[in-house]
Amino acid sequence: MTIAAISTAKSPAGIGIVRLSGADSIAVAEKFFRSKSALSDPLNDRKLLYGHFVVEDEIIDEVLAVAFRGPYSYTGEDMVEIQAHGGSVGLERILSAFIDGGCEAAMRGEFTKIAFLNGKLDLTEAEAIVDMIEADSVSSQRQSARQLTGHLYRKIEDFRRRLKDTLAHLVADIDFSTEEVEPVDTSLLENTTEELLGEMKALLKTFKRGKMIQDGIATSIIGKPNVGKSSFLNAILREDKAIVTEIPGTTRDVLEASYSLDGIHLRMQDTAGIRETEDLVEKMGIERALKSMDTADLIIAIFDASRPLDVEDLKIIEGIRDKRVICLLNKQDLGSVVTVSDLEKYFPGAVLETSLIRQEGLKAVEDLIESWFLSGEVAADEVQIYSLRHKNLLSAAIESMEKGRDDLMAGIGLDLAEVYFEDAFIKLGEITGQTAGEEVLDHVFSKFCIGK
Ligand SMILES: Nc1nc2c(c(=O)[nH]1)N(C=O)[C@@H](CNc1ccc(C(=O)N[C@@H](CCC(=O)O)C(=O)O)cc1)CN2
Ligand SMILES: Nc1nc2c(ncn2[C@@H]2O[C@H](COP(=O)(O)OP(=O)(O)OP(=O)(O)O)[C@@H](O)[C@H]2O)c(=O)[nH]1
Ligand SMILES: [Mg+2]
Repeated sequence: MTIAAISTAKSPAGIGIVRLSGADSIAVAEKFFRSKSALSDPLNDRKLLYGHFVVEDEIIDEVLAVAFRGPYSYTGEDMVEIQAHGGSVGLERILSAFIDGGCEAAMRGEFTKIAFLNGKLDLTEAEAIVDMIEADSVSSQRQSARQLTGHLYRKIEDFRRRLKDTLAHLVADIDFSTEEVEPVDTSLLENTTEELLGEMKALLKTFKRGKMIQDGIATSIIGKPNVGKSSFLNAILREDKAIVTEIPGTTRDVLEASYSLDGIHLRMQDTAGIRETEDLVEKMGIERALKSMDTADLIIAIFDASRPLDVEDLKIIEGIRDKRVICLLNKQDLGSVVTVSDLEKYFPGAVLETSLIRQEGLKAVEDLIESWFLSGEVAADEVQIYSLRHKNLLSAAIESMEKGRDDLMAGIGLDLAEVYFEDAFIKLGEITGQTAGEEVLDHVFSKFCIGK
């Protein structure tokens, strides 16, 4: 079967690409591509040829075409690309010609699925392609580019190789122990298992940060009414986004805005001021504020430094003590009665003074966020995970390893330990796709777009 799809966006664009993959790719493309030198000439393999795409004597477009003979192609099969002008109508006409010429319309992710099945890439690399396409910040694009080039794959493969070694020793010991009465010394196995477990746990730990880079940092701006929350949002966005008035209770609904700080994506939520109120609408707004606060990765808690902290401020502080919080003592221009040290006891190193009406103190806020979330840009050789699928499988592998290790240490059931280690091995293989069943593949590739 030969498949065909438009691989570029269906909107006005300089160039658009239609791709074919499968044994008939070159023959089908030849029916429509007219050029000085034939696409089917093996000497033209992977060479960009100039010509015209012609259907029933009508020139559809002036195009470039290239043939990749398998296995040296993206999918590993024979492939052809027609590089035409962008815009949907022309590309659709080229695609219909291929369908009429005997090709099947490709399904979501089908090119990449074929590439995976032909061993061109593993599952983590394939998944990284979708993430790369969807990346909305430099750091998330960088993270997927690293996974796309095999960083995670190599790490998991290393784990699998070591686990396989452990298994081999274990099996040897099991055989041995049936002949001997003496118990087998498993201390060496215990050591290597412990070491591997440590590395697996370290990788698991990178998930939180990796996911934050991938999805952005959910940032919730909270505080009593009128302290300057909306002023903060506007100041940091450098845009008059939220309504600011001197009336307490101005913001009712949650207002969302995105902000990119040196390549990291902050998803900011300005919320209603928190206080006791009888006003129904305001009450609902406050409920939303509390929810935003609960789900946030980062909280910007704002206080009016020109007035003493009151019970409501303290209630807010109580509610966020175990979270990642940056406190702003705002309205410094009015003179301050609350000091940094008053709040430092709750949030050490995280209290800053601002005068948002004068745009003062913003830089320090940005610097602190950067130092928390960007500190030591991931080292070039450090691998991190960001996908929930990988995290769940890695956790499951670790759990099995721990059970196996416990059995080893207890000196009981070497064969039980073997079963657990085998299970961990399979879980790791599901990450890279070596031991992934059809449902896993369907799930992964259904997230792709057509033509990828
Ligand atoms: N025009 C175009 N641009 C594109 C793609 C494409 O398919 N077409 N890609 C599609 O996603 C990405 C590039 N990825 C690719 C990955 C592998 C091969 C390939 O031909 N691999 C062969 C030969 C490798 C080599 O020459 O060393 C192979 O793996 O055997 C091509 C593109 C991004 N840009
Ligand atoms: N003097 C002074 N006034 C400020 C400062 N920051 C904000 N304000 C003023 O305080 C008032 C309330 O500001 P907002 O940004 O609307 O406060 P808020 O926290 O969003 O208030 P609600 O939406 O009602 O909860 C406005 O009149 C602002 O101009 C500041 O640093 N100094
Ligand atoms: Mg507001």
